[in-house]
Amino acid sequence: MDAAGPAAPAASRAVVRRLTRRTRDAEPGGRLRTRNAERDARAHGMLLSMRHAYSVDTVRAAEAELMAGLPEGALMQRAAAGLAAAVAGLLPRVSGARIVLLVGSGDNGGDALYAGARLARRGAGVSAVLLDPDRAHRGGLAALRAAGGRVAEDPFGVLAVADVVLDGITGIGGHGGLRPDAVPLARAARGSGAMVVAVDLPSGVEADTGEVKGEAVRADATVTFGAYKPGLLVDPAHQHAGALRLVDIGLGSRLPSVPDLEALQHDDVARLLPVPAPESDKYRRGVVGVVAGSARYPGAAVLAVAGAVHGGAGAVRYVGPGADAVIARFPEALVHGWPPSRAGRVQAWVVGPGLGDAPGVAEVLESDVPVLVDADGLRSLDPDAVRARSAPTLLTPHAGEAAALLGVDRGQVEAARLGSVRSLATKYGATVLLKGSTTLVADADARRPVRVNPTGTSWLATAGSGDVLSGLAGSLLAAGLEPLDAGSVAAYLHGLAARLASLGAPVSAQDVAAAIPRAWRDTLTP
Ligand SMILES: NC(=O)C1=CN([C@@H]2O[C@H](COP(=O)(O)OP(=O)(O)OC[C@H]3O[C@@H](n4cnc5c(N)ncnc54)[C@H](OP(=O)(O)O)[C@@H]3O)[C@@H](O)[C@H]2O)[C@@H](O)CC1
Ligand SMILES: [K+]
Repeated sequence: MDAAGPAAPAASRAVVRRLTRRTRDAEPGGRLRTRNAERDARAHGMLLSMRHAYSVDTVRAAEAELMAGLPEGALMQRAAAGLAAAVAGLLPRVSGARIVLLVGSGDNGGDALYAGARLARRGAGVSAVLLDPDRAHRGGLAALRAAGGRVAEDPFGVLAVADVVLDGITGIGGHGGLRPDAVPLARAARGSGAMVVAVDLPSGVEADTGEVKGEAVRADATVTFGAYKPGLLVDPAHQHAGALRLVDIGLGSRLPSVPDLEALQHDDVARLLPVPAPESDKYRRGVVGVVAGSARYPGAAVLAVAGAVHGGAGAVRYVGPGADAVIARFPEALVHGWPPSRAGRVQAWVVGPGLGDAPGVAEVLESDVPVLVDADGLRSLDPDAVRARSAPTLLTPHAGEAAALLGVDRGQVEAARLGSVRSLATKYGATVLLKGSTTLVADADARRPVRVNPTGTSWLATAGSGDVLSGLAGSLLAAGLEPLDAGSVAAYLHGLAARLASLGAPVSAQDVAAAIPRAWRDTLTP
């Protein structure tokens, strides 16, 4: 998880670091995971550290079930207590801090008001900006007033000098971007230099899909209740959320075991990595075949092989016009003349990176082993040819390629990444890895949760990094991982490798490939 999200102004980064020290559980490096995160995970019955996200309907159903056995308002009090504690942890001192609440007309505003009341009782100066005074949560407002808080008469004046702004405009009940009356307030909060903490969700984002249909609050941190919502983990909404903190309100046992979205963490990846047994030889570890590169793009062959060599298969066969370049860089690769069918047995194929118009895709798709199709291989890919396969297929498009396959604009895919990856998986009957700032992997079986990769970094937006990813994922397929695991483990290692190689500076695709072993080791380190 990005510690502060891209929106955090420099002034608030130190404060964000304070929150994230206690909250991040997806941080590459593993050692930054904290007891809090592990407690959150256990409270939710998660597989040690898998991060799960649930749709609004599921969260509401679980809340209703839980509320039925509790006194009225108990859940809101739990939420408010967790929120107030998180905010208090951000401040050097609560007493004297200037806190502004942006209060919408629903229970999200109620959470903000009750949290504000708790902070006011500890000596903070708390002002509430009511978007719709007649509909503001009555109990919350009374509690705030009783604690010494007040309703702001000059909203922009109090925002200008705030230390912290709590965004309680909308939570899971909001739809369609901020309404016009909320937009100037959200902008003033962002521009004030105050720390912006979103209550449950940044107001204006779509909780279920991660879409942002208009303006939305840009938060430095989001304190969410009961369960992560998909929008907190998927771009573009994820970019609005900042650092994430999950507050346990007792929902764990009421949530279904299968979430809508999940994010692997270090321990999950460690369990999935193919580690050779003592009796393994290179063939038992799996052989991956790579059909990539062309006279125009010979580098793609080298980079795909670089990813494959580090991906856990016992051997890499290369077929294509880049054989000389591949051998020069990777003497351990086995190079073969055309066609792929004469290259010898492989356990999985990677086809497409830098292939140009060269043939090969159709032939590889006819094989009876798992096939990863990337880049040029995706052009005009026939859904029937993929659906007819006897073995699994993994497609790895970026947004532009996904748009072409779906017959829509690239912008539509980027705005609705979750829907797009699911549509593609359904259309092709294949597992689909949609590359991007939050890479998603949807299984061919639509009942399985989509996986979102938590290790991505914008340094990965560099030429050739996709070729490395395809080789890496193909190698994991050959080593025996099923496509959903191969794609999500590859994305995790790839992002982690980029972070380890980068340490804040630009990286090349070669650097990323070279850092895969470090990422692998890091993942295995307890
Ligand atoms: N359920 C529980 O047990 C618990 C719930 N909890 C909390 O409750 C939250 C859900 O509360 P909720 O259902 O009242 O909805 P909420 O998010 O406040 O928004 C609805 C209001 O916003 C308005 N509105 C809509 N769109 C808008 C827009 N674009 N821009 C501006 N306004 C917009 C809409 O107006 P209307 O459409 O009616 O005119 C309506 O009044 C949840 O996220 C969590 O924080 C916690 O306390 C834990 C226990
Ligand atoms: K909110």
